[in-house]
Amino acid sequence: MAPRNPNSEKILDFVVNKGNGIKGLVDTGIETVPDLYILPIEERLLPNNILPYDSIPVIDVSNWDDPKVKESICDAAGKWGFFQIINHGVPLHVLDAVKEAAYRFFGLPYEERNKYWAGNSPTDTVTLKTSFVPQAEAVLEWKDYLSFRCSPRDLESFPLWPPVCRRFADVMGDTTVDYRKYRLKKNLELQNSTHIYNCLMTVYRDEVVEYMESTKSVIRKLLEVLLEGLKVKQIDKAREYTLMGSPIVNLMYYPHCPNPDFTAGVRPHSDISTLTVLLQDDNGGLYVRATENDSWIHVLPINGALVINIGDILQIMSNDRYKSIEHRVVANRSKDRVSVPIFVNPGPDAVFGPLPEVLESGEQPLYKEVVFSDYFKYFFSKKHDGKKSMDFARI
Ligand SMILES: COc1cc(/C=C/C(=O)SCCNC(=O)CCNC(=O)[C@H](O)C(C)(C)COP(=O)(O)OP(=O)(O)OC[C@H]2O[C@@H](n3cnc4c(N)ncnc43)[C@H](O)[C@@H]2OP(=O)(O)O)ccc1O
Ligand SMILES: O=C(O)CCC(=O)C(=O)O
Ligand SMILES: [Fe+2]
Repeated sequence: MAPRNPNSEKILDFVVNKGNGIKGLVDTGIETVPDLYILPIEERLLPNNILPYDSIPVIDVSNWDDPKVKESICDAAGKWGFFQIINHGVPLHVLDAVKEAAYRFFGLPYEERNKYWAGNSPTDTVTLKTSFVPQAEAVLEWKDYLSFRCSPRDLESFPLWPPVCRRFADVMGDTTVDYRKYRLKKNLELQNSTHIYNCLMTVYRDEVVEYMESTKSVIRKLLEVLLEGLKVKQIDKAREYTLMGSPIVNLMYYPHCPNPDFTAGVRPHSDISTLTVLLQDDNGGLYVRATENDSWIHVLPINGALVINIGDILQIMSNDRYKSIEHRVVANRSKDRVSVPIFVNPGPDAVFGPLPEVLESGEQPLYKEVVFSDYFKYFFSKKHDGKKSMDFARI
């Protein structure tokens, strides 16, 4: 990596080493995007490369047993790698609560956020980070995120997860207030007010766990349908561990950006999960690679919908029948964006490769068997780099 200029070094120190995150930098009132965040032109998402009339499929899953629903899911997984589901049964209030929890966490003062900064956190299961792998990135990503490991064993560390006051409206004696509008108006006062934190210490970890728990049956159903499409009759305990042994829930925060066209919220990448369930807010900004050259499709926010994407692991297990498609995020000029992905990952020591059911008719495997923690470490050893992680498993 080429040496950085002194100003970029200073910003890197503030954002990464001191743990202020990009949120801290935006709070200083910057009016332009610093060099450290400016992408070379060839890496930017240009308006000409966006396909304005295309969209990923939207599937109504109110009846999971309907063969047409199953077919739509498997078709979308093979053709698009991305789709949205509606009528999935996860209550709207659970979705809204976890998004609000993300806004609340990132609205905390530096001292409170910094308690969970990687290296400071009281538990390995919760870490606050910025960008992706800052030490390997010449240009950083415009995002901070609080990451929760959510396997059943990880949930034992629940008491160490961050407390934050939950219902500002109650504290202020107004239960009808819209939290987000309220937050914008009151942001400064709230940040300076330790009184409020002391007033009502409930826990926002509740929202993360509730979201994870309410979504579990949707994840299970999706995996059953997708594996049935690969001729797998039943998901036994061992397969369950390989498919969904160590989920990770992230609260992603993309603060408003003076010029989002110059920088990346998240660079083009594919997820390494089996699948990812993503809840986004209504600001938009997620783009999925289309089949045509360098074209991208915007994922339109739909209230109450969950965005589902196939990850590398399921592409590998299906021997390329299902596709793990590249996607990227662009921040917003005036609004802070949040999203909440659940990365449905194999257990760390699970070994995965193309499924025997897929290869039974003599098809050649395109991938070797890999241990998930090795794949994960490889993914986190370099910047987001399109679909390069899959080379780790390719024969
Ligand atoms: C974009 O697409 C994505 C993204 C992601 C993930 C996004 C994130 O934001 S994660 C960022 C925050 N977390 C981390 O950076 C740490 C992640 N590291 C790990 O999960 C693990 O360290 C590992 C890479 C999987 C390797 O684990 P291992 O080799 O077993 O060794 P240790 O790290 O020393 O583990 C100690 C101990 O804990 C157990 N353990 C580790 N990880 C997990 C886990 N994820 N779930 C449950 N348990 C875990 C480990 O087994 C050890 O236990 P022992 O009993 O053996 O001591 C994701 C997906 C995308 O698509
Ligand atoms: O924030 C989003 O919409 C997507 C984030 C994402 O792709 C990721 O974290 O892997
Ligand atoms: Fe992703």
